[in-house]
Amino acid sequence: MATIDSANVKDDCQEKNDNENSNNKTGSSEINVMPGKIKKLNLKPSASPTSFLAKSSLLLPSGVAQVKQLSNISASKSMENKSNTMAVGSSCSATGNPRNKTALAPGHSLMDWIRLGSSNVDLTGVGGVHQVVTLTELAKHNKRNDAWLAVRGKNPESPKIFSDWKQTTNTITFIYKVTDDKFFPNYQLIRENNNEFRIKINQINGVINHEYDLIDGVNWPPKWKKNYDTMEIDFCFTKLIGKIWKFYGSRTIGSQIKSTERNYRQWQIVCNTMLCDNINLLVLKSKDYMEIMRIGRHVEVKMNVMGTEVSRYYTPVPSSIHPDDEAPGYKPDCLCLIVKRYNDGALSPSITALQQGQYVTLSNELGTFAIESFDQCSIIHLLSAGTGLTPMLGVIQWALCRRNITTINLINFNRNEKNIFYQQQLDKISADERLNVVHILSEPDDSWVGRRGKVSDVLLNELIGRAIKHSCIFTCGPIAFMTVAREALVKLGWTTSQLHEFDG
Ligand SMILES: Cc1cc2nc3c(=O)[nH]c(=O)nc-3n(C[C@H](O)[C@H](O)[C@H](O)COP(=O)(O)OP(=O)(O)OC[C@H]3O[C@@H](n4cnc5c(N)ncnc54)[C@H](O)[C@@H]3O)c2cc1C
Repeated sequence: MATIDSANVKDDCQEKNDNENSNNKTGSSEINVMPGKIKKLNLKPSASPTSFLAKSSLLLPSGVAQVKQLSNISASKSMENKSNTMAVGSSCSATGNPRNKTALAPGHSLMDWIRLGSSNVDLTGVGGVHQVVTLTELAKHNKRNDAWLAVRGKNPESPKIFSDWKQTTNTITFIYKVTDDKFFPNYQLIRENNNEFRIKINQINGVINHEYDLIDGVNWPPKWKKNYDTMEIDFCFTKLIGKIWKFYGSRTIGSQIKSTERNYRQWQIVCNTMLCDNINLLVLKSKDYMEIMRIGRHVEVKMNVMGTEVSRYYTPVPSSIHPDDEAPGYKPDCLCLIVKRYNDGALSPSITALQQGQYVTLSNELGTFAIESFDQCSIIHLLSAGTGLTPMLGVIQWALCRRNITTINLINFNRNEKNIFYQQQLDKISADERLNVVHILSEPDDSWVGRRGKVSDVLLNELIGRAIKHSCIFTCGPIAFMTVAREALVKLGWTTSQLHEFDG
């Protein structure tokens, strides 16, 4: 019986040149893994990739593979008979390519594989349970009715992730880059111990897992850096012992179907600071875990309030929008939330009262907003009211990193001076002449010299004007504010594809 499955590969990095100063680079790999149930192929560290090539046609350059397993599974007879006769031996390429290909038996086509794939038969043969498969093990399954294949291939639905690594005496950095997709994935890092950690890459179509087993220990958490222009993210670990490694160790690659289930973790309060009258900045951290969330996404926060579980959504904000003003106590594995306290609210009074060391439950990243959908826009208007500024902070940070963006126009509405938060930070980053910030207060003190008023047709006509190409507008605030803004902007000719409303 033939079955097809996605692959997991344990790839062993190649030996590194012992040149300390060069940030050596080898062992890069490009992976392309089909979402689906998982098998693992474990390439033993002892052999070099080229020795595998000589021994086995199953070898995958740079240690990357997809596994096809042909095994004994109980399936419907008709399907079994059909698939038994589908694969009929293999042949070397006429061009001398050592990769063998398996021809389909006469009378069978790709459609048979597709039908088989969607037949609900357990094609993995192991019920989709993860399994490490060594090359030796793989080689044993070479019978007509028990054949496993490692297949190098490309799944067009899954964007390619390029990964690389480099080192100095004291650090080791793992670099990830999406090469054929404009959407940044969400990255989750889970630490097992000093040597072992996992990077989970959550893409639109599926999840890729990289499990690292390093040859030596590293400190947690790694520093990380995102580059929105190159679509790269770096995770830089400091080594426990500062010396050049011959290689980093080994890595197992797997994939899984994207789950819509929410995962919850306990997060500890690192710091809770009042930003203004009724708004707090919370810095939180979870043990052996970090998640690099995407702009404009939110989390669900759950707390037990007087015996009842209450949950609300909050939007993680960057740890700083100006390098001088990093959130207090922030480390790279932390998450920052800005929460407004409503005295009659069910949850916000409890969250804003949390003390350092106390715990709160947070979900993983939620939402579908993709900032990259607006990457053709060179002019960005941001309309925020109150804590509606929270999603805008990430957008501003993203926009300032993008060279094609010429104008970022933030119009920030509040009741009075006491309600404005991040004013100094915004002033500092306004040194970049592309960013223009206007604070508008509806009930200011007499001393306020800035603009006064509420969102209206007249105001938006003056500050934003009529719709133009390659421009977009993001809005976030209370419902009444959003309604007035939407109606005014539609009157000014802005289309729905140019407008995005954040919930908040
Ligand atoms: C996707 C999403 C992201 C969000 N991100 C943030 C964030 O980053 N920071 C943040 O502080 N809040 C955010 N919110 C709002 C947050 O989820 C809660 O609604 C808010 O904290 C109030 O919760 P509560 O339980 O204290 O009040 P509730 O018990 O829900 O409401 C009590 C009273 O508070 C007032 N109130 C509640 N919410 C608002 C509001 N938005 N505007 C005006 N008055 C209100 C009303 O008077 C209401 O009667 C977000 C909401 C969504 C849907």
